[in-house]
Amino acid sequence: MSSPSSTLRTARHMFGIAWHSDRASVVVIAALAVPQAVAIAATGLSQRWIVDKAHAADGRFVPGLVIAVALGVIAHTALAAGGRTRDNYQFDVTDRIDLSVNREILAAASTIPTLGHLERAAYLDRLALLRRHTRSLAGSCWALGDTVTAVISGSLSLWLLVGINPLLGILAVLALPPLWAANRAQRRLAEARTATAEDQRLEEQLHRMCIEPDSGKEIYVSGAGPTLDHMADTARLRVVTAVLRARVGAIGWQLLGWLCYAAGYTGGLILTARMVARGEASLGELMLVITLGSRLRSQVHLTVDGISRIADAGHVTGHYLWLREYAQAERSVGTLEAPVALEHGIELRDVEFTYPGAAEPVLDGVDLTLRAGTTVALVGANGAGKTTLVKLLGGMHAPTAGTITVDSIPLRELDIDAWRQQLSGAFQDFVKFQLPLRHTVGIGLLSSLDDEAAVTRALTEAGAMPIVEGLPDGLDTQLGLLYQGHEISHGQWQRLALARALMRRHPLLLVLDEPTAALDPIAEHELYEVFIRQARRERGRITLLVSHRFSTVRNADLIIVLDGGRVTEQGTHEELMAAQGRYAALYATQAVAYQ
Ligand SMILES: Nc1ncnc2c1ncn2[C@@H]1O[C@H](COP(=O)(O)OP(=O)(O)OP(=O)(O)O)[C@@H](O)[C@H]1O
Repeated sequence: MSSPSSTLRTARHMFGIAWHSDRASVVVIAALAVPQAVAIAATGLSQRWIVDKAHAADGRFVPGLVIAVALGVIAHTALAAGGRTRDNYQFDVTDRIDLSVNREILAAASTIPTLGHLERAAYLDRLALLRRHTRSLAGSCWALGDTVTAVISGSLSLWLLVGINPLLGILAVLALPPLWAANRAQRRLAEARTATAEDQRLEEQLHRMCIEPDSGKEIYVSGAGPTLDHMADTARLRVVTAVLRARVGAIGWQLLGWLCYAAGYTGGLILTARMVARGEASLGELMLVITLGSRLRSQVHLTVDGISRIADAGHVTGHYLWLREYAQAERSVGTLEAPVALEHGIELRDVEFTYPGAAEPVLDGVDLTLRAGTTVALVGANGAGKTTLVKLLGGMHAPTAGTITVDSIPLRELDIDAWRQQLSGAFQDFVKFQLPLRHTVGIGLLSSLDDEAAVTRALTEAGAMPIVEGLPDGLDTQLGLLYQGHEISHGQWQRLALARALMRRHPLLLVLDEPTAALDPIAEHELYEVFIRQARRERGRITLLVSHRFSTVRNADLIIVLDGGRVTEQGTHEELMAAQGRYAALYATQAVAYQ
């Protein structure tokens, strides 16, 4: 839950979005709030005057009666038609604010240069809660306005009631328990939602896995569907139970609050009826107490509702501000331009890295020199830290100790966006962009998205032209089944991912992190040979290959063996074979297997 001042700040920000998107609608909403604020009091007054004037007229025509009736008609129209019109406008503008807020969230989340917010469960929970409740954030500016309108409306009613008997002012005090109860209910509900955020994500993900083609296949074969479904249902049940418990508890407290008010209202009616009997109040005044006393309940309800919506928005505001502040804090402080071509290379000195929240470092004491114009191969068992090292080189995480320098400039001093624009990479967990083929590949370099020559060159280098030739509409073939496109094999998708990585013509660092795992060893070997030859031609770049197949990387200029986050061996294939260490042993084992 955020502080009232930050909730106010967010509400002001939302109002700013509304104002910029549709001023006319905002003016209509604000203008209609004024008659809404006075309409209930006017209805009460009109009824009081109608009863008193009709009583006094004794069958004669009294002009005051006409005025009282006219006031009642106007007030009723303002309340019914005005309210509906205002709701419709608010709904429409809230939709637009919601869209802007969603865009802001996506922009903030996607421009954070590091990966922490996408890898830590606590951060993912906050993002999921934020995405799910943007509407209450968007509506926070109206919630404030609605609350102020309800408070003015309620105060006018109270003023009229107190004018009849000051004791009726107690009704305002009795309206406080329902207010308190609603606030408490909202808090408990928000706590229940936060406590079960991980279960909500789990349930969504398990159900999504069951209906997505990639995961669905494995689930179908293993017969794990019912078990996963059961796990999802159990997670859902935990969420529903926690929320229901919070709601039931809230209803109990709210009921108690409303009972207090109902007792006060009944007391107020008895008090006024006795005053009428004693001649201390008119029948019209009794009418006013009946009308406004019962309406005061709904006015308090509207105030409570407004406050609940503000409290709800306040809770989401906490996540919203966190994301903005986190994005700000994680923003790269580096300002230096990345070099156009590498002169010396990239150096890692005593680099250590521990994932946030983890107890042990994943990389420890890593000392490496990746010379410009060379091909470097990174090998090691699963979990050795290869991908983590790649992430550090891409600036997706900062080392927890030690330094990485690019041509002697510390990586953290480089403008991270400029650095990323000089990188290119293909990874084992590639994305299947279900787009027309030319865009599936062209997206690797947005400035050349529609450059047919560039796309064709990248496809040729990745050995993917046969895929294009086999498709009905060539480069324009829509890929994937999501949009009734043409499905291709996993290995073919991977070739396209590789072509995407090759869209950038002269990257300073080309990372190929097992992007060929779905290809057969001969195809992988051929491709890596192409990359190694290319890398030797271009002096200003480094090509970093990650692979488990030692035979494919043997021609690299430098082979680095990572073991448990430490560099245990490094050198050329010949040097490492001569050293007769772990590399030589593993190479020999794989070579025998291939023979
Ligand atoms: N996002 C993360 N948060 C916390 N720990 C992580 C994260 N990613 C990886 N790790 C830890 O870091 C270790 C190294 O992982 P990494 O992915 O770098 O290994 P790798 O050598 O690339 O493995 P593989 O060959 O299986 O791809 C893993 O054992 C894992 O425990």
